[in-house]
Amino acid sequence: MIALSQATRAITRSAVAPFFARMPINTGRRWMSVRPQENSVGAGGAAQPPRKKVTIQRLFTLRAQSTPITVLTAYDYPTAQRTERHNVDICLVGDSLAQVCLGYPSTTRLTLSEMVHHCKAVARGASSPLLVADMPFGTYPSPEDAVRNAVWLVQEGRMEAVKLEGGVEIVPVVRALTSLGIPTMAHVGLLPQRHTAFSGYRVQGRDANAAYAVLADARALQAAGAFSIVLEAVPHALAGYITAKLDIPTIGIGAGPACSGQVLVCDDALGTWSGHKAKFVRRFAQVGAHADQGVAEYVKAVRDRSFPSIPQETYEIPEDEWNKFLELDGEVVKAQ
Ligand SMILES: Nc1nc(=O)c2c([nH]1)NC[C@@H]1CN(c3ccc(C(=O)N[C@@H](CCC(=O)O)C(=O)O)cc3)CN21
Ligand SMILES: CC(C)C(=O)C(=O)O
Repeated sequence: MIALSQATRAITRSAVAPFFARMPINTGRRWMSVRPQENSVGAGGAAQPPRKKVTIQRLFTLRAQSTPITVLTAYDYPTAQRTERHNVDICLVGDSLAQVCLGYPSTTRLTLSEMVHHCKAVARGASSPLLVADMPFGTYPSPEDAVRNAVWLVQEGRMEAVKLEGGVEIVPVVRALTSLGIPTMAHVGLLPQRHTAFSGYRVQGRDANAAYAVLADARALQAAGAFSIVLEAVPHALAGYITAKLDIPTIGIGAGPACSGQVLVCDDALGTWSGHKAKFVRRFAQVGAHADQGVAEYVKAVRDRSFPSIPQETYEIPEDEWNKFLELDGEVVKAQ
């Protein structure tokens, strides 16, 4: 392999995660040749050079260089295009899709076929970021089921890696996936798919034993071959400690700045989600308020007949054609 980072070397040498050494690491710039326009035009309309494909090896290099890894969710084609244009490293089709895009009360309601449908749209919009999909609740009860369902996300959904919530108890599942070459991201700490069992969405690892359990989960998942691990809603000191102790990149959400990277739900970051706002959310734009204003103005303009305007927003027919048309329908055409 070419130019391996320290971290990657540590992992490829390790007997517990040998699949990295055999992974096809450069899948190339798919589709760039057929649609350079859409993906190489920046937000301001300026042409940008085509992006290089983000590989797992690249994530390890970013970690080794202490360059934060950027992860953003996307559930549709236009959002995926945005992750492509803005050099997002990982585009995550998170199961938060259930709540922020499909209106379910929790992620446990999302089905695999719904997830696959959105994965396909995302894969059409982004090819350079690493494409990761959440395995929905209930789709990884055993290694066999997990492999079958992950293969569906890869083959039908066009995803490159999967993410699973859980700790030591899902080690056999993660081992099965990774040993077959399905890159797997782990997710520990607050596990939204288990909110009912946990009686809500609560910060995890706040006492010594609970913190130690999160560390043990993270270590076990790394040993099972996970290429990265999401740390959700854990004290920032614990996230920093885990990040320092692991060889794989950690991606934090409500886990502080010491993680190897950060993830947010796109609708939280852009302000299109009007539901609950967790403490860890920062709104980088107010798209929802802007969109509401736009809808209100459209409705008003239709009702007061200021939209559409004939000179600006309609089409003309030549006058002689119009007269012929009237004759065809038996109307008397006035002499010119
Ligand atoms: N819009 C959105 N953003 C998300 O980050 C997200 C979803 N939806 N849906 C799926 C899960 C659910 N997530 C959640 C949901 C609620 C909290 C929350 O309310 N946390 C409390 C912690 C309170 C405590 O224990 O002290 C908070 O106030 O931050 C956190 C993550 C993360 N995911
Ligand atoms: C916020 C991320 C980590 C997630 O799991 C989701 O989008 O569901």
